[in-house]
Amino acid sequence: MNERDVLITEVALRDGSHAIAHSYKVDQVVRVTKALDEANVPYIEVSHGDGLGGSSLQYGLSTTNEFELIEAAVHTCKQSKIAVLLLPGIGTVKELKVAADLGVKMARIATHVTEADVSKQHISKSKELGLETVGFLMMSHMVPVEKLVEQALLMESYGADVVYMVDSAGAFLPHEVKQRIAALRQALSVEIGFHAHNNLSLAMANTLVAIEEGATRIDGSVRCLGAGAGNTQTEVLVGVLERLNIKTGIDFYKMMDLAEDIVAPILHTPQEITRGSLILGYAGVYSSFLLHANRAAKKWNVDARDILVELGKQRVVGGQEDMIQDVASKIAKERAVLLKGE
Ligand SMILES: C[C@H](O)CC(=O)C(=O)O
Ligand SMILES: [Mn+2]
Repeated sequence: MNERDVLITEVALRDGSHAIAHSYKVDQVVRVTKALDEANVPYIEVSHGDGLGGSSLQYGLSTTNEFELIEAAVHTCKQSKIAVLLLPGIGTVKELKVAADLGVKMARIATHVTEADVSKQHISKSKELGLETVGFLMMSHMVPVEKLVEQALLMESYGADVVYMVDSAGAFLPHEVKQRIAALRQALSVEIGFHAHNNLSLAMANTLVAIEEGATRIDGSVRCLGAGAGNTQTEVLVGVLERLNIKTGIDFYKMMDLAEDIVAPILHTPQEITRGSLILGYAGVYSSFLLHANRAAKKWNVDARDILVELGKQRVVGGQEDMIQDVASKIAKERAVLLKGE
């Protein structure tokens, strides 16, 4: 069952960390990894939601040290490869080396879509450590096609084996994905990947378009356990691709069973497109900002949607989480001034 047209990376144990406030425990990771391994999922990403080294007051403290989770996942797998995410500046080459020593096989080096140059050192180090290396261009919706291609070519030139277009905000429309993946396919020699978020309910449609245009690496999160409204739902994607005769090598029934029996109980609330996640996609805001915005809304007694729309207007990007509190307090103060004037 190892013939695969598309290689899926399951991201619930990394992107999903945002949705459950980085509270993964070893026994949860072992149960999910074991089931994914038995379902023959090729890659499973395990890290803090913001990648290696993400555990902090700014991004959210992890309940369990991510290296304990990674080690447990590596030891659980018989065939799946464990991947990690690293954002240069949050994680360092030191953490990358620890991950490689623990038996991780793939590193995904993520930068904002205009900052691919920042990935050079980490991509080189990852290759040197013998890891399959992915360049991960976040918030790709924020730039025109030409810029995206330019940045992807940089990552390819640094030695990335795969370059991903990442729809961090779940803001892309299908025709935009089509145009961009086609342009990437034409310009690059390496494989192209696509990572979606379902904030506008377009993750599946966008993923299918990406595959049609030549993307061969696709991310999914089982039960949509990812930031915002989650990612392309892996078990659904496996079924849809089977109907399309596109081979993933993944056991469809096993995926359905693990989604229902193992992953659903981990969710704090079922993943759905709430008004908060819908606004993320609409305003083009980083999906992992949702929990932070909800908390700030509560603290300042303002509408989380107003915060997210303002963050979208200000084109705030990952790493600027401190802006969320600033924006919320500004909205609260403006409202107080208005009320006083009435
Ligand atoms: C650090 C981010 O959560 C990476 C990601 O999954 C995205 O940009 O989307
Ligand atoms: Mn994501």
